[in-house]
Amino acid sequence: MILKKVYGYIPQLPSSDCSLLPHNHYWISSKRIVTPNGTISGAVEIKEGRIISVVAEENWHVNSSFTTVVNYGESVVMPGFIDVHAHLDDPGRSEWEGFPSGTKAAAAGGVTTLVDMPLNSAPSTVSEETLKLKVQAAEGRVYVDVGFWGGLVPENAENASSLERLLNAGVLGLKSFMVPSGINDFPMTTASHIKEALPTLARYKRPLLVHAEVLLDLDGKVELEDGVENARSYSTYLKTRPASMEEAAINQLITLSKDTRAGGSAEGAHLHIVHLSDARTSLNLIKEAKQRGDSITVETCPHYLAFAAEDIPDGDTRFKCAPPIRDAANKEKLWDALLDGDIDMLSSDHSPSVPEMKLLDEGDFLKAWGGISSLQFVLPATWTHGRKYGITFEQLASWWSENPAKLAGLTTKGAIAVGNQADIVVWEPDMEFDLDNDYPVHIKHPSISAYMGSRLSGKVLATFVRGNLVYKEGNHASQACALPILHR
Ligand SMILES: NC(=O)N[C@H]1NC(=O)NC1=O
Ligand SMILES: [Zn+2]
Ligand SMILES: [Zn+2]
Repeated sequence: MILKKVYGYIPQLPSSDCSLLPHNHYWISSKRIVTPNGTISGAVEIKEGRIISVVAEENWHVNSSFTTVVNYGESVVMPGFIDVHAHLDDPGRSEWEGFPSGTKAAAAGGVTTLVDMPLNSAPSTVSEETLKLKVQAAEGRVYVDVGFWGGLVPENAENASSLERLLNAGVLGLKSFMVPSGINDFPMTTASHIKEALPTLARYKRPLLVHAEVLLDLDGKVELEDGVENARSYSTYLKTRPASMEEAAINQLITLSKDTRAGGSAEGAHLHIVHLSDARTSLNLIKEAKQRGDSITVETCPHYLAFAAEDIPDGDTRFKCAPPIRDAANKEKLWDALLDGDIDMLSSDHSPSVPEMKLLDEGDFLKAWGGISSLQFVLPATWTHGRKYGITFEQLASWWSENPAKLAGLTTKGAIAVGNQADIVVWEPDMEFDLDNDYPVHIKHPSISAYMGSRLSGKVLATFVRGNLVYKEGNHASQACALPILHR
């Protein structure tokens, strides 16, 4: 994994509008604080947005009559989740999501930082100029910190100076698609575009995230004679995007990732495969590349760990995404790989649209928008499904905070540790809730989320961003005081 320095803006001091706890200096105490050295009973001291001490109970001596202490009892205090893969669609398609609604949903779900994808907004973030539009749209409108990936598209892949301007302007890294993205101003890249861009990324020490599917000749393999009725079946959609599409893309990528090894022509660059669904051959290819010393990581998403293709009802296009959700045996293998450390991290791939584009009435899996809406639910979804496999709080913190922070180069985030920004989630693992119409959902279009209607455990009680209590039991701070993060 690569490490480098990222500088955000100077933290603002909390005001009563920015924080539901208007104190500059306070302690959070709990019997379960998840730190890089294990889970402790003790307290975290926060001053001006930073963590300034982490103390075990037996060593903690404060005179509480002079000190603000927020005691969370046995609730879990963890580093805030860092979601390196979210589409907030702002500017230009804020009717799909938007910075205010998306970051409120993040805060309500314990996500304290997210890195916004360069596509689904309009225009796509593929140049210095379009990044400026993103930052302008985010300023004063985000409730959690937001960094930005830039898009690698053929136009800038073939033009090193335009790519350098985009990197100099502060994107945390780049993202590209090896299949059509579904967005007109975000064309796909081939392996040769990626090869061309890697030496530039190496010089800037920033990662390339890749949507790893390629088009294959599937003629004769997909039978759609039944027409409309058939398109309502998830298995029809699954046949159009078989695991071999992921496998073929990853085969191409691991040829390129050789260059990232020590002494290689792209040493310092890093390849990151987003939203892996195929837990069979694709996963082995990635594992072997890692063993050979390539700088390569991989993420999967809660929907691949929570759902199985066999269970998706006919016509329920809330579950349509790419790559698709595969069979239950594949899901078990994804869990094995996550638990074994072969999958490095998790992300939401929150990719909403307006409800009309989900075609919920027709239920046509081939025509509906592909994308799962999940941003607010990633913590309880991971926990609810993971606790059956005995996952620990430390594992959750490594998949959702520590490893994502490393990928995005966020050196002062991702752990409850002295010197870090005070980005913290407090949650209750045994508290269950129904995602029904009475539940306060903050994503713009709750009706299109695949999680609505389910019962989950793991309720977020409070979320702190840079020491500001931005969310507490259903309420948000009145002002959006979190910050755009730029690589400086
Ligand atoms: N454009 C876009 O968000 N595509 C995303 N949706 C999805 O399901 N997979 C993707 O890559
Ligand atoms: Zn994708
Ligand atoms: Zn995506």
